[in-house]
Amino acid sequence: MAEFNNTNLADFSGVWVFCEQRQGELQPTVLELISEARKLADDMGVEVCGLLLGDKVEGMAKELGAYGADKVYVCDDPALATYTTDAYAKVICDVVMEKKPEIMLIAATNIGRDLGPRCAARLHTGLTADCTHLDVDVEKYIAFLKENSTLPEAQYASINKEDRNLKMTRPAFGGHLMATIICPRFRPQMATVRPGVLKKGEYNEEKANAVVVEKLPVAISEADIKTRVLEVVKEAKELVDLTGAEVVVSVGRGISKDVEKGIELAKELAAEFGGVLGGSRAAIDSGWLTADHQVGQTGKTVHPKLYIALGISGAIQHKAGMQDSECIVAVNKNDTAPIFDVADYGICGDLFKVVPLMIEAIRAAKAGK
Ligand SMILES: Cc1cc2nc3c(=O)[nH]c(=O)nc-3n(C[C@H](O)[C@H](O)[C@H](O)COP(=O)(O)OP(=O)(O)OC[C@H]3O[C@@H](n4cnc5c(N)ncnc54)[C@H](O)[C@@H]3O)c2cc1C
Repeated sequence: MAEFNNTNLADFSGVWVFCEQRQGELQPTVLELISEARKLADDMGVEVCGLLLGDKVEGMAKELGAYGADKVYVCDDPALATYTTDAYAKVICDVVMEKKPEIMLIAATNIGRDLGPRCAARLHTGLTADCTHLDVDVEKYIAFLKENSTLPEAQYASINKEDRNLKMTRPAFGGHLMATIICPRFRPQMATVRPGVLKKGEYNEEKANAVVVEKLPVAISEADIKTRVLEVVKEAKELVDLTGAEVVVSVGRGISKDVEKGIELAKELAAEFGGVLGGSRAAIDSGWLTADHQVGQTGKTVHPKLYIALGISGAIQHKAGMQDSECIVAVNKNDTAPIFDVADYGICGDLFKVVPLMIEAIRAAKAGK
């Protein structure tokens, strides 16, 4: 492996996003990352670059541009058609060593969680896994710029890069506190980010047309890849799309006295809004719903237009996955349940009595009564 000095922070520039695609389909969470990278890069006055690996994937660059990428590096090779840890880690590390980005963001998907730590270890840098918030520490940097405003711009922009660390925030100690972590001595600063926590920006056709695409040579041989993908078997079961839903109705342990009825009521209520069914971890651990329904720190992060929590106490780990919803309605028979702290509308009562009344009222409203 080539010599790579990543302690000279001034050599590194730009916010990069690993643009995960599977079978030629860009993962939706990548657009959330590109949108966030744009904000960070604007604060720092640098470029946003997408790093796209695959076979004949160049066509995706336009969409990345539309959400904020200035440039997309494309590594096209049949050996990259399907993800393998060896091939992807090698190609990414080669490119990073050559181009030296300051920040590298990867979605915390199954692939991202595999790839991120492998690259970070090879590049001898730090990685904060499963982040829920990102920020750049620009205060000290801006103060420095003001004090040194007589310096030529190019000079001061590189001098003080050690004072603009990426602040990577993630839940710690079972979600009881949020830890903000920095990587002050090595570059790139790497983070994997939970899908669904960052908001995708607006599509911009002008930016889509302006994106610069640079194809990079791929130096990969069979000897570099120790595994071979024989077949890709897609999950046949239909999973609930919690992150994309506009309305989520979730059930918790509060349905325990009649689980079947509780789920039926929640589904009926969700159907009135064209929404989907979610659940607390208690509902999943009890085997009432499958794991793809779980909302929260170890489940999905959702921010629908409407989130209805039925018989959910509002533990910190549950709130971590839903408190950014636009409107929260909670039904709980205990008026001190913490879910009411984040609810816009709280109904204190037995969900088995309240939900049928809600459904009736919605139907009456729809019928114009
Ligand atoms: C590391 C870690 C990660 C975790 N990740 C997650 C996660 O991703 N998602 C998650 O949800 N949890 C998670 N948890 C678990 C979390 O701490 C709580 O245990 C869980 O959220 C509780 O689920 P619940 O609110 O359904 O159950 P409970 O806390 O038991 O609450 C049930 C609620 O129902 C109400 N109720 C009972 N009967 C009725 C009725 N008939 N009508 C109306 N209300 C009624 C009760 O008043 C009560 O408030 C995690 C925990 C840890 C330690």
